[in-house]
Amino acid sequence: MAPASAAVKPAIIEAKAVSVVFNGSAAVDRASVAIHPGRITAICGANGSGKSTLLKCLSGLEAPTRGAIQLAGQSLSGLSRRQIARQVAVLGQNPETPAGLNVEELVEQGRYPHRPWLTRLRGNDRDAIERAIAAVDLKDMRQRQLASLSGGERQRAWVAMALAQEPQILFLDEPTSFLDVRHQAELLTLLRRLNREEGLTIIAVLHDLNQVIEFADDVILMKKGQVLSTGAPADILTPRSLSDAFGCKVDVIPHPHTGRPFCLIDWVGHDGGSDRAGDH
Ligand SMILES: Nc1ncnc2c1ncn2[C@@H]1O[C@H](COP(=O)(O)OP(=O)(O)OP(=O)(O)O)[C@@H](O)[C@H]1O
Repeated sequence: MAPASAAVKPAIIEAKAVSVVFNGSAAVDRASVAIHPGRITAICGANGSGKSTLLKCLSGLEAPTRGAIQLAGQSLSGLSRRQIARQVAVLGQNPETPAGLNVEELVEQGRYPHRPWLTRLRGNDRDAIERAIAAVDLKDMRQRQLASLSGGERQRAWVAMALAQEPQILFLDEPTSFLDVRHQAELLTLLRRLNREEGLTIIAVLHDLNQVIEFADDVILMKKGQVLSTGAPADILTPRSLSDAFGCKVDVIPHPHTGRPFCLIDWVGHDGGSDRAGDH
């Protein structure tokens, strides 16, 4: 978590009354959010609540039907993709693996916003690529074809590509979804280190509420396209708001080691209180 003394700086991304309408239905409904630089923001909510669509809007991948978004004081709609990509990297959900590329060639793609067209990689490009590959621990696999990697290894290659872009702001949509527990912890630790040491602003869609509590400084909780609440995880992820957002009972208890909130799904409330031991 951010030190209590850390002053919150003015927003680097500000969305005002943003709506995205698909076939007459609002995937995002009048959402107003502010993303503060140097912080980690998690977007949470039930399936279909509009998290990915909001993330795409904030990162410039999806133009809102209504409303306005500013990136560092400039209207996002007035910036080219290349201008946005010099500041913003996006790792989407299940990105399509380009055929025939190895890890290093994928990571090189991250340098495109910084390179004039049809030019060779320069020294600073090579340095950024090396740092990114080392950060995700893929040095030994740099020549491997992406198609031959496991889901988790490929996910790390994509993260390296985003890091090679050297963004100020990194968006990630469910970055831990393909990773085993060790690699989930390693990826979140790496991202937090980049945030704390290099000031990288991070916005991530996360489903695991306990990861949100450990990882994020701020939470945007969504329901049916609307922003239900925003604030610090401990203030936002309460049994009442989680029940409202997810439509199920979630207990929040003090974590036995850290004392921070810890979310437990109330299975008893879901199976009518049947005694599992007695089922056998
Ligand atoms: N391109 C699209 N065309 C039509 N409907 C869409 C499109 N993209 C999203 N939607 C709809 O908008 C709503 C919100 O989708 P979104 O992917 O933003 O939700 P989400 O909260 O990220 O869901 P999940 O947790 O399942 O990934 C859903 O009902 C979805 O079906």
